[in-house]
Amino acid sequence: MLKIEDLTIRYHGMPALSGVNLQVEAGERTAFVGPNGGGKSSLLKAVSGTVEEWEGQISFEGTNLAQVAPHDRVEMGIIHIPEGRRVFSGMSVRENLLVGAQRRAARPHVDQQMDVVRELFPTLMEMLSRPGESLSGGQQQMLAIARGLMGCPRLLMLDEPSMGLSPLAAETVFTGLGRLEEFGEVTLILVEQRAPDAFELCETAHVFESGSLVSSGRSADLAADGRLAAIYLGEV
Ligand SMILES: Nc1ncnc2c1ncn2[C@@H]1O[C@H](COP(=O)(O)OP(=O)(O)OP(=O)(O)O)[C@@H](O)[C@H]1O
Repeated sequence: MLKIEDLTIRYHGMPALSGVNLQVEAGERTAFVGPNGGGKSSLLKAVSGTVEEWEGQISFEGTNLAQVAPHDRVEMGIIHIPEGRRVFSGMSVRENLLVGAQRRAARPHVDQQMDVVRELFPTLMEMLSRPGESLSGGQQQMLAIARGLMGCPRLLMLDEPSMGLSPLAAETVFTGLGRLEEFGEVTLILVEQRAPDAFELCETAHVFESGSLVSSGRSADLAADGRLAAIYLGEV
């Protein structure tokens, strides 16, 4: 579904990520792990079209994304939930959800996707008329994910959903994500500092360090590799 070839991303001429090659298959759940500054978020931004300086090739379902504008990537089903949640604070929970359903292919499925959200994050449904800003951090993260799901994503990219959450709130978020496949095929890329949680949710993973992709494979194999664990658990 997603093919990245020899991708280099720069900010003001300085490389943040260099020479990355990887593929994500349809229906796959894959984790990007590794220490801060490794380039994981930048890679997600390159796929959604929100970095300016990059070279290499990114294709989605056979289409080269080089000339595809960010909003057209959304129309193709590429949904990016950035770090920091970015809930629309002055809008109600319901309005936030409806914003997520603006993708043309999603508009006929609003009721169906509301049912998915109800199943995964029932507490959100009890607060539909509350302003986004009144929600706790965990509730805002659920809302950010739910807003993404309202767009019927083909590729869902989640950047650090557990960041700043209590262990209980993070568990609620991961439990919801773990049930996603009950509602149809979604391809998932999860950037996550909590590698054990990411490995539990995702069957494959890629380890990034200092702007390079250092290893890729089955999560179980990466989890068992002590040398890699030292990298992604921040022990080097
Ligand atoms: N907008 C920006 N301008 C300049 N440098 C940036 C910008 N965004 C990221 N960088 C730099 O690019 C490198 C990779 O950052 P990136 O956020 O992609 O890494 P990451 O693995 O996602 O880490 P984090 O968990 O901290 O987000 C870092 O050195 C970072 O300082």
